[in-house]
Amino acid sequence: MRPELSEYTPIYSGKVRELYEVDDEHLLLVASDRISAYDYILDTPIPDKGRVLTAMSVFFFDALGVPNHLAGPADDPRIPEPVLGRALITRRLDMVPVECVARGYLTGSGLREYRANGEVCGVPLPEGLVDGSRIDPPIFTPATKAAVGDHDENVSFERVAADVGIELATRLRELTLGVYARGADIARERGIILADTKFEFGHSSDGDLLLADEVLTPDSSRYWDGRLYEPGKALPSFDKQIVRDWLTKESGWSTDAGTPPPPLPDDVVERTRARYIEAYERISGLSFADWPGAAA
Ligand SMILES: N#Cc1c(N)ncnc1-c1cnn(CCN2CCOCC2)c1
Repeated sequence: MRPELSEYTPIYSGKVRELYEVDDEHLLLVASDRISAYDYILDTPIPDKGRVLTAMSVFFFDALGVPNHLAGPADDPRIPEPVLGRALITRRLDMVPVECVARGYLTGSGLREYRANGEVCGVPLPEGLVDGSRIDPPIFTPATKAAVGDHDENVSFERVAADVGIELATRLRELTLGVYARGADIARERGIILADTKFEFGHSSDGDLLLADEVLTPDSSRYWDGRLYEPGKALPSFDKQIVRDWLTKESGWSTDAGTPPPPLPDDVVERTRARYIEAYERISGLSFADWPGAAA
C-alpha cells in the first residue's frame, strides 16, 4: 500500500516541480505536467510531461555514472500512487547555491552577454560568433539562483570561488563540463544537439558532493534537432517550439500583449506530448510505454 502524498510535508514549490519531505534523510521530488513558455506557466498541462522528464533524469543518472542524490527506483514503495512515474525519492542534501550551467553553443542569455562585451560569465569568446555558434570547448557559465519567477543572474567563476571557495568552485566546473560532455555525446549519437544545460549539486551528510535536482531534461537544457542545425538561424527548441509557434503565430497572442497566453488547443498539446516522448525514446533507446505510472 503506497502512502498518501498528504503524509509528506511540502517544502518547495517551483514553476513546474515540487519538493516534499519524506523523512529526515529523504525527499520526494515531483515533476508536474505544467509547461512554461515566455516566462508564463501555461494554463494547459501537457499530459505525461512529468513522467517523461522523470524518465529522462533517471536514464541520465544511470548513464552518466556520477554520484547523485537518487535514493530509490522509479517505483519505490514510498512514492504515492498519484505521482508514480513523475516522482523520485532523493537523499536530502545541503545544496550548493549555484546554478551550474555548461554551454556548448551560444544562444539565449549567453548570446546577449557575448554581444554586449565579447564574453560570457567572464570567459572571453572568439569574435564573429552568432546565434547557435558552437562554443568549443564548452564553457562553464554559472548563475546565482533567483527567487521563483525571477531570472538567474550569470556570474563569473571568480564570483563562485568567492562565494563557495576555490576548491569547490573548481570541482563544480570540472563536474559540470564533464557531465555536459557525456550527455552531449549521448544525445549527438542520436541526432539531437544538447546546446546547454543546468545542474545542481549538494553535499550529503557524509560530505560527498552529489549531482542533484533533475539532469539533462528539456526543462533544464536546450535540445535542438541535429537535422535542422545551422549556426546563425534561430534554433527551434526540440520540445517547446510547437507551443511557441502556435502562441506567437496562430493564437493571436503576442509576447508583448501583457496578458497571459491563451489555453492550448488539443492538437498542440498532443504534438508536444509526442515530442517529449520522442526525445526520451531517441536519447534513451527505451520505450516510454515501459515507464511506471498511469498514462495521463
Ligand atoms: N534536488 C534536490 C534537493 C536535495 N536532493 N536535497 C535538498 N534540497 C534539494 C533542493 C531544494 N531546492 N532545490 C532547487 C531546485 N528545486 C528542485 C525541486 O523542484 C523545485 C526546484 C533542490
